[in-house]
Amino acid sequence: MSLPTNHAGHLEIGGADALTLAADYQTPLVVYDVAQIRQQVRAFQHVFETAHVDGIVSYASKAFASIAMYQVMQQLNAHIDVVSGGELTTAIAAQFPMPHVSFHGNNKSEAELVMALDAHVGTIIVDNFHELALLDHLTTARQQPVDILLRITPGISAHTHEYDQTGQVDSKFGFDLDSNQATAAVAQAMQAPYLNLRGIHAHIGSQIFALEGFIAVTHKLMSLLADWAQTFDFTPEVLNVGGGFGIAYTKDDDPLPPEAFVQAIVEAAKADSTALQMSLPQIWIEPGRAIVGPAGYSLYTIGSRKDVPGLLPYVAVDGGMGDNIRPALYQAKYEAVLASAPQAPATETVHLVGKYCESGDILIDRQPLPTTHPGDIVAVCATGAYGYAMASNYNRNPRPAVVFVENGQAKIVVSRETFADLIHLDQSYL
Ligand SMILES: Cc1ncc(COP(=O)(O)O)c(C=O)c1O
Ligand SMILES: N[C@@H](CCCC[NH3+])C(=O)O
Repeated sequence: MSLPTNHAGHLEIGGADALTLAADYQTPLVVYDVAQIRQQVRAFQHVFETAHVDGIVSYASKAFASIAMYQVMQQLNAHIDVVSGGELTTAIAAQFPMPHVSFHGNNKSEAELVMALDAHVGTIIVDNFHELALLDHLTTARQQPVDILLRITPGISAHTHEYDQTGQVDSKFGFDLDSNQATAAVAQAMQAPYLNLRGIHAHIGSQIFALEGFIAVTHKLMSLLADWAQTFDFTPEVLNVGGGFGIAYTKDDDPLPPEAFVQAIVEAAKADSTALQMSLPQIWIEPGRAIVGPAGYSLYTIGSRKDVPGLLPYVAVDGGMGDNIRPALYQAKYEAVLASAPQAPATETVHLVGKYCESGDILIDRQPLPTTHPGDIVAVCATGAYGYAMASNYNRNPRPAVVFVENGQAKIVVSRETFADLIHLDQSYL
């Protein structure tokens, strides 16, 4: 990974010195290079523009949701998807335009659906019959129309970690195709007086490197839209192919540029539109990881070290599985550099571990590093997606602060949790 350095040879993030960021805001610290986020969203939008296709980039905000992040997405005229009342509340607090919000989830509660209707969320992506009936009931009682898409399970298995697969038949998400659940759902939606069915959604999984699955899902969804248009009084308006475009975490990862996935989707949809004699619906993509993953860094301070003769040393940092569960949960691989000298040659290979009371709290199992000392700052790269978003207070450790950096200017966008925050919800039992 070639990382930007400044005149002092230090790691630079968004034009700011990583050591200065660590000194100013303490560690563990999550830092985003905002220009990189903007550039990726624009690159996706550019694919649609150059293909003269009506396309929407809808940021899958589960990858990292905060008021500031939603504000940046609004500036870029991107849409967002939310998957909980909490993400929706954050988007409302950011004054994100509600017509540009889609609401996902396999078990949205009645309270969450009411919240979405109160907020006039643009699209509800309906996942199952329970939700369809509930939403029909709520919208009828309120006499409030709402746009919906139906999420279907396309029966396409993506080559990725088992926990990152969502498109296979045996999945908790979406209406099954083979057992005709999807067709039954269309029929039910068409009957519902206040549900305006605009199209279809599928998401095959996450951290996917191959184009094939996206091409296959596009063909499948286009032919389903054509079937629905023939069978029902339905005009296909939206083709939402989800997200999942893979990124590089280590030198061994060699992903396609994320735009290549969109290019392939657009070409497949255009070809089908001609073959099926159906006008091209608006194409929506929902990338999360590709937008924020590579733009994020986790800065840690090195503390203790354990050397055992004949074994790799353990070098411990002041964070770990509480701010990045991905290595423990998915065996995810990362790379780290010494922030003061990212280009310095390695002198040893270490286990870079966290401070949590778990043997599995290993951020990077084998990390080559120059000689390090307590107090040194290490940066783990590409932690922007599903890092802070999946952070916990395990061992009652406060979650880190999050900083956005652009043109060398840093701004705290999520404050560091304090010990007082941690006990705030506790009640005495005495
Ligand atoms: C419905 C849906 N859309 C989009 C995404 C975003 O995926 P990724 O962050 O891999 O782009 C997910 C997460 O896997 C998802 O479940
Ligand atoms: N949290 C997963 C991806 C998100 C899956 C969402 N459907 C990861 O970190 O890889």
